[in-house]
Amino acid sequence: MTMAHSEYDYDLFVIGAGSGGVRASRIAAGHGARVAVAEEFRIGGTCVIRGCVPKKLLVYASQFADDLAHASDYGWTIEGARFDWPALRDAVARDVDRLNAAYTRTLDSNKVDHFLERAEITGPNSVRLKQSGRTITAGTILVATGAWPVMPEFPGAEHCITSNEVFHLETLPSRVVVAGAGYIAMEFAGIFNALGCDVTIVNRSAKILRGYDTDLSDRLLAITRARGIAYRFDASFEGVEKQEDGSLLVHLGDGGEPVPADVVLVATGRRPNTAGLGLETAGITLGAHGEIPVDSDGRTACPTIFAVGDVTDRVQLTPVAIREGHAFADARFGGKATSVSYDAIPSAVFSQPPLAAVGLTEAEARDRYENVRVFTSDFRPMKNVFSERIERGYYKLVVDGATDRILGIHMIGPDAPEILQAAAIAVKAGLTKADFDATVALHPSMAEELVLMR
Ligand SMILES: Cc1cc2nc3c(=O)[nH]c(=O)nc-3n(C[C@H](O)[C@H](O)[C@H](O)COP(=O)(O)OP(=O)(O)OC[C@H]3O[C@@H](n4cnc5c(N)ncnc54)[C@H](O)[C@@H]3O)c2cc1C
Ligand SMILES: NC(=O)c1ccc[n+]([C@@H]2O[C@H](COP(=O)([O-])OP(=O)(O)OC[C@H]3O[C@@H](n4cnc5c(N)ncnc54)[C@H](O)[C@@H]3O)[C@@H](O)[C@H]2O)c1
Repeated sequence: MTMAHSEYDYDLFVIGAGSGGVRASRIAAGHGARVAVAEEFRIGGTCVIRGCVPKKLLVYASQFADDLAHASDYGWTIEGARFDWPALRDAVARDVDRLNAAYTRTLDSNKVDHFLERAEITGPNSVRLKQSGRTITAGTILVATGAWPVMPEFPGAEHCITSNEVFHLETLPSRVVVAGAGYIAMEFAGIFNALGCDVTIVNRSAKILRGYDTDLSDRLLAITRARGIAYRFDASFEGVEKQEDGSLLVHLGDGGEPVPADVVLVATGRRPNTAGLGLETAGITLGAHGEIPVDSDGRTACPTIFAVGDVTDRVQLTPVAIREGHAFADARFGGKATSVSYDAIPSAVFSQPPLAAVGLTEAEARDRYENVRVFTSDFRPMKNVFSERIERGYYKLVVDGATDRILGIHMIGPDAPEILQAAAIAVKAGLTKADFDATVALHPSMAEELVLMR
């Protein structure tokens, strides 16, 4: 490419300082491009400000409840244990502030100018900053505006919250209704359940975590039910009514009783953030879900405008947005053609217990391969042996019978995400079941099950 067109204010203007935008800005600046980024909320984006990071801190916090409950099995007496939601909430908010400052420093130290306001596209090489009204030109524009929670339409939707608000609750609710049964729903249901709230998950189908291997989602369903999460399946939201005492009553279309709640968290998916972005001024037509269609280099229908991350609605995960941003900057400003591989992307749901997977599910493999072999391990994690908890872990290896190659690994149980990240290397590298069998177990661990399945 295309370096420094001096007739433009910048070589690259990035809209959105989240996972993809910050990485692309920093790498492009490192290649010598003059870069600016606009951010309408807080530098860091969804993952850092109201996604992965604060969510994971809440997961850690809520897991203490479980550890405390089982500490006596290991000889501990814990008296006076108490949980303080505002203390946790404020600690999480402080960490978000710290990360927000760190991301801002990263932009500064890489000489990336940043504008803390909304930007909209006004043509193939120009954007307008909404508050200041300033127009800025750039040789290349990168749209990295992420996604936004979908709020379905039903009466009383204004009484509900999304994951954007859930980190700021004034008090810990005693009753929580969660709409949806995807990542966000299952993670927050687990957090609130562990913190002692009554949790009801309402889903329009009878399936949780679609996309994951059914044996894993079935196991999670059984365990979370045993832990006290209630499910209302095949149920639509008919309306949410505010009661005189300020609490809520959730009416469902399944013919059952309405559910009382203090908080209703809607987690029914996230839609690309493209509303009012001015893409039409550059000849870009949105896809069916409001996403920006791009080719494998992130290029849109307009040759000077690129897009990465959730706004393209490919894989809504932070490491993917980061890779796409990095590859874009290397290719466009570093002269290094790089493409992102979407094979074998590991993912996890930080439910309690967590699950994690990489590669093909058993059903996907059976669709694509003639001879599929499946190995499973259904075991009681050692940590649970003293306690009355009968929760079992479950691992599955999906193998191509013709080549012995591992096509997928699926795990539910304590630390599954930590174990799976390492195992994903084997799937990406195309290792075989024989390679797993040849590896000596590390004992005693849960991970050893991976090399002991016969
Ligand atoms: C509750 C929750 C938990 C999650 N947990 C995980 C997890 O555990 N692991 C994982 O991998 N992923 C997780 N995700 C998904 C992850 O956060 C996203 O995939 C990732 O942030 C996408 O990065 P991005 O760069 O595409 O967009 P974002 O990080 O969303 O950044 C986009 C930025 O653009 C800004 N913006 C939008 N429009 C404009 C405009 N017109 N002008 C200026 N700025 C604008 C936004 O304010 C935002 O800061 C989670 C998401 C949520 C909501
Ligand atoms: N651990 C992680 O990596 C992680 C965590 C959170 C979010 N994320 C990312 O964020 C994205 C969004 O998460 P999410 O949980 O909002 O979406 P999701 O797509 O995972 O789940 C959406 C859920 O809402 C239900 N639903 C959809 N429309 C509905 C409607 N109108 N009425 C009732 N139910 C409806 C679906 O059946 C599904 O259960 C995920 O796809 C994921 O990529 C990742």
